[in-house]
Amino acid sequence: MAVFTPLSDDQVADFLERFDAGRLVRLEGVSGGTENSTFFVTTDRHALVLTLFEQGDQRELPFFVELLDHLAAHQLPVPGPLHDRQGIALQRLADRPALLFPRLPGEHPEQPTQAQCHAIGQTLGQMHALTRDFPVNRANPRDLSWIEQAAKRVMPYLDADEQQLMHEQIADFGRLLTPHVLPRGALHGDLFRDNTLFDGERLGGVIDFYNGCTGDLLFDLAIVINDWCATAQTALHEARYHAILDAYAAQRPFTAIEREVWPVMLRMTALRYWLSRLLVVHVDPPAHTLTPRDPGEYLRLLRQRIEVPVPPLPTAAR
Ligand SMILES: Nc1ncnc2c1ncn2[C@@H]1O[C@H](COP(=O)(O)OP(=O)(O)O)[C@@H](O)[C@H]1O
Ligand SMILES: N[C@@H](CCOP(=O)(O)O)C(=O)O
Repeated sequence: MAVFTPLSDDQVADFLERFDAGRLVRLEGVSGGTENSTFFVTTDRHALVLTLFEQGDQRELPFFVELLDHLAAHQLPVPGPLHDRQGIALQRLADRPALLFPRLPGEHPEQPTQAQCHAIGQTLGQMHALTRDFPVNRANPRDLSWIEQAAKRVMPYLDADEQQLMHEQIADFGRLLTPHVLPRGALHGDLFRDNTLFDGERLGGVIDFYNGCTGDLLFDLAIVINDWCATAQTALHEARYHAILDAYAAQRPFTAIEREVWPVMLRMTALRYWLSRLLVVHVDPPAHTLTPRDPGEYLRLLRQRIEVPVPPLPTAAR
């Protein structure tokens, strides 16, 4: 379940009065999601999603609102938040920050098709091309300094081989990535398949921007490749890999430095999820009962990335 704060029909009907969005017809708690309380809200005019923010720094919410407003204004498939009759998006409900969104169509893809991979590569490329000069900033909460700090917290739970692997990799990231300045902009920060909705082959939308931040564009792309292009045995699914990268490169061509550091970035983002999942399992278990995601999946993926070279980033659209 992902309703940590239940809401009554009356509460939501009153809340809707703030907007020009119609009258409440149906309220349902959404079972997906892990961090916030999510509800499907049907009115006599719209299908909407209501999110109550249960964790995180509330001062960061305006960044997400402005980023979503910016992307929606440029017709990217994202849920631009509804603004109330005074023009304000960020609300309070049940003593929590709240946002109301359009409900986008579709399902999360489990085995993405070539067309779905093309669509996500194209959309991420468009988003990155659009946000190179996005004026609002939020530091990447999962950057190398976070990795270094988080690694210290999980070391006691690792065996000797895993400890050595983590130390060596982090030293490599510092040595191979830190000297370079990569193209930066606004990132989604967690663009897994389950943060997208597809209506058949059509991308209904990208959701859950709450890891959104300012950082290296390549970091965002590497997260996508690691999640979207792994077979059940964590080998690289090459057809999906090329579909995503070709579509992305057509929107934002890669620099020479990005091409050079690409294998390192794939390893760094694999280690980032190995770490964040280890933290959830061993250090900071969440208050709720949802099953944590398996850190071992990203340990296996990291080992795969170390052992098997990936094809280079495309130089030009094929
Ligand atoms: N705008 C939206 N349109 C359609 N479904 C949505 C939308 N936003 C969220 N959802 C649904 O709610 C679920 C939980 O939302 P999400 O933002 O991922 O929650 P959490 O932040 O708790 O992980 C998603 O997996 C999706 O099924
Ligand atoms: N998609 C992630 C969960 C979100 O990452 P976090 O760093 O915010 O915990 C996963 O699959 O682990």
